[in-house]
Formats: sequence, structure tokens, C-alpha cells
Amino acid sequence: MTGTGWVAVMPVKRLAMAKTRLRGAVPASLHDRLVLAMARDTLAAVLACPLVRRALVVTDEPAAAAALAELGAERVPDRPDAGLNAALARGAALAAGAPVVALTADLPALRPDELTAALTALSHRPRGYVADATGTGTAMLAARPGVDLDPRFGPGSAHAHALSGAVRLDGDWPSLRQDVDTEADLAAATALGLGRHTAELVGAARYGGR
Ligand SMILES: Nc1nc2c(ncn2[C@@H]2O[C@H](COP(=O)(O)OP(=O)(O)OP(=O)(O)O)[C@@H](O)[C@H]2O)c(=O)[nH]1
Ligand SMILES: C=C(OP(=O)(O)O)C(=O)O
Repeated sequence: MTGTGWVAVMPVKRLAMAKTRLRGAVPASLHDRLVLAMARDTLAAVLACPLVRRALVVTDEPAAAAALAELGAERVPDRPDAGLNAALARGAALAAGAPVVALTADLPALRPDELTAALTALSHRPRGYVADATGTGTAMLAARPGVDLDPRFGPGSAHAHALSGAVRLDGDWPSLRQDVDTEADLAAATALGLGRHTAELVGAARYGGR
């Protein structure tokens, strides 16, 4: 065990503007609900990880704030509303001396045991990241207390995190690495096993849900 009491920070964009690359995977009327379902499944798995003691969701989306608070997250307003990395930095700043782990809200197959294993793999190192399934993006970025999270999410973020000194964490963590940006990603996450909320939504879409 590398210590307990991680604070997880998860950003959620306004649903109407989120996950544009995923549009078309379900009927347009269900798109926002799909994005929210993925965030709920990601958060549920994060909160089921025994090393995580708090989850902060940085969002200006009222529907997401309410649904995720129901699962146990604390909502942080997205200020200064300057994009994903600013949102993560804001959440990290509120973690007050605790270790911080940043995750995107698009990991609907995430298994708590894989998150536990990845946090444990950080061991004594100050800051580390897990690359996504493509190898170019980042699924998780973690920093020990007193270490700046310094998030550099975005295209090519795995390389950016490595260049900034974060240690690459290697392990067999397919559910942690499977972020969902496209319909093909959703199929890959489905093969791994979707969380309940996303599975229900995808099922409803398949049977003509509106
Ligand atoms: N709070 C907040 N979250 C963001 C912002 N931009 C992205 N996110 C979240 O960051 C995570 C990863 O974002 P992306 O995969 O780049 O998502 P996206 O911009 O919704 O997707 P595309 O439109 O397909 O590029 C998701 O959980 C998003 O909801 C932002 O400006 N503020
Ligand atoms: C923002 C990132 O992810 P996505 O592939 O979800 O855009 C990232 O990997 O840094």
C-alpha cells in the first residue's frame, strides 16, 4: 500500500458541448445522457477504490453536478472556465495537502481494482501518469502531497506528461486505459464491460430509446 486518502479530481464539460467525437454513437436525443452515464460510471468506480477518500467534480453543468453529488462527489465550479487543464488545476488546488489523482470522466468500464493497482504502482514517486489505450493520451495523472499536479491533458498528453517529469506507470489496466472518445472506443469499452449506467443507456438506444 502506498498510502491512503487520495483526492480524485474529475472534470465534466457542459453536456451540450461535450464529447463531439462521440456524436452519432447513440441517437442525438440520448447524447447528453450518454455523456452523463459515462461520468457516473467513472465516478462510481473511483469512489469504490479503497485508496480514494474524496472525489471533486469540476463542472458548470447543473445536471452533472446533481447526478454526481448523489453518488458522493463534491462539486467545484469550473472557474475560470478556461478548459480541461484549468479545471483540473482548480480541483487539485482544493485538495489541501492530500495526494491528488486526476481522471477524465469518460472511463465507463473502469474497475476499482485497476485504479487501486495504478495508484499503488506510483509507490514513492512524486508524480506519474497512465497512458490511454492508444498510448498517446492520458487516462490518469497522480501527484503526491505537495507536488504540483501540473496537468497537460489534450492531444499528445502522454508525451507531454513524460516531458514534464511524470513517471509512466506500466501495468495491465485495460479498463483504466479505455477512455471513450469515439463510437469505436465505446465498442471497445463495451467489450471490457460497461458500468451500469452506460450499459443501460446503450441498451435503451439499441432498443429505440428516445
Ligand atoms: N470542467 C471541464 N471539463 C472539461 C473541459 N473540457 C473537457 N472536459 C472534460 O475532460 C474530459 C476529457 O475531455 P475530452 O475527451 O477532450 O472531451 P470533450 O472535449 O468533451 O470531447 P470532444 O468534443 O470529442 O473533443 C471529459 O470528462 C470532459 O468532460 C472544460 O473546459 N471544463
Ligand atoms: C484529453 C485527453 O483525452 P481525450 O483523448 O479524451 O481527448 C488526453 O488524453 O489528454
